[in-house]
Amino acid sequence: MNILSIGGSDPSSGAGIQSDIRVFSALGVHTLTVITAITSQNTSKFGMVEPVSSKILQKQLESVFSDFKINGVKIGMVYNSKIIKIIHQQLKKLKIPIVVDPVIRSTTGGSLIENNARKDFQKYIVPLATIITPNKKEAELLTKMKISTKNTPEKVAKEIQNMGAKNVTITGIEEKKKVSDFVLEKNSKYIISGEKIPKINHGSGCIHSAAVVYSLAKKKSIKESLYFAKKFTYKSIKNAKKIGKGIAITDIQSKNKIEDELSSAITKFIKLKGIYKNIPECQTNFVFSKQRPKSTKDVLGISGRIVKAGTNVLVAGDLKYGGSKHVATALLSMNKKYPGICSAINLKYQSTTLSKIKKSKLEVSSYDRSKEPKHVKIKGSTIRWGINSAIKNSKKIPDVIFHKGDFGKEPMIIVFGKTPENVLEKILKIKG
Ligand SMILES: Cc1ncc(COP(=O)(O)OP(=O)(O)O)c(N)n1
Ligand SMILES: Cc1ncsc1CCOP(=O)(O)O
Repeated sequence: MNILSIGGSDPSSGAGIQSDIRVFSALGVHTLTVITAITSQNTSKFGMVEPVSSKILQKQLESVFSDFKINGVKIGMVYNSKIIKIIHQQLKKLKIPIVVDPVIRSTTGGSLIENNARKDFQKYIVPLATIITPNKKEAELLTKMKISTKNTPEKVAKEIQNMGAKNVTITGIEEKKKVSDFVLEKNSKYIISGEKIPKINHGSGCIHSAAVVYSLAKKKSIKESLYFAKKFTYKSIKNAKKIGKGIAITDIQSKNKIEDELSSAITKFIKLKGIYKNIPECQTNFVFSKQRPKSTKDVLGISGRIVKAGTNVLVAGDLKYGGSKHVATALLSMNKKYPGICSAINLKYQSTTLSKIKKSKLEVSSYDRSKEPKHVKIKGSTIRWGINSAIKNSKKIPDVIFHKGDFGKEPMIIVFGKTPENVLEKILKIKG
């Protein structure tokens, strides 16, 4: 799927074209870009704007339209009347979703559209919108109406709809603890409410409109797309990072972040020198869970195992949610008590590894399988019981839990960590 983003360049990558590339890439979509203006801005201040010439704007549009099947378009910063008219001309006959994000001022105070271009924006850009996504301030500037008990969000949204936008959402209407988006579709109106995050950030408007166009391009309804975008934006604000000296930049979690991190750690693990010595008879699994996992289905592991072949170590199987039973069950018990712990691996129990663990500064605990109560064995919840006993035996969060086996049961070491990388760091201290 290809989505076209038309907008300004933001060197901080918090907003504009660069932010859209981050969003669409995280969602697994190819981004096409047409740059309307280059801005100098960062997380503290907005500098200058240099709009592109009509010629290069035209050429960029021709380049993308002549080559690609485009599934959706997002229009952000358009800056001046010349740019507005060219975009209108090129897009007016399109039959794909177009999301207009009417950016007027940046959070840091910069002007994203010339004052004398606002009329043309209304005339040429607003009617292109399948949906337009102003925040409260942008809606007020666009309509010259202040939202109040008299000028309700519905009245203001209707005014924008009368300018030609098919659907309108006015985002960020603050109440006490909530922040609501008012939505006016062709034949319906509703409110999408969410929790307020007391955090000023750079780029949330851009992320919201990008998430809307992604979802519409996937043929979801307006309502579904707005709910998806609200959740996606909320997460990105919650994860916002103070990367520069000023306000935080919204952070997008890749759809495949869990897969990427676990797969990269497994690749590093099997290349560790002499690691074959740490693979037990029952072989190894390496797992990484979603936040707050409820069952092994929320835990990514190898459907198969990491196996020893002579002195080589190979991955036999694919990564799958629910792919691990034993290690995932151990992780679930650990995560229930310590929700930050989301990754684990099982290693061979041997005295050399145990003495390395004891010498390292890692926190280690154990359980005795022979002390397992009969009713636990019957219920088949040995691992849960064992991990919980080891947790109880330890004052701190255990990095490592081991047991010395039982009749017919291989002894085992399990290393826990926040992430697969964190588990790897611990393995480096004890391997061999
Ligand atoms: C180049 C560019 N485009 C858009 C914006 C506005 O982005 P927004 O998400 O509304 O975020 P803030 O600027 O308010 O943080 C921009 N700043 N630059
Ligand atoms: C730790 C352990 N105990 C029995 S088999 C095994 C290895 C991994 O099992 P799974 O693939 O179910 O996590």
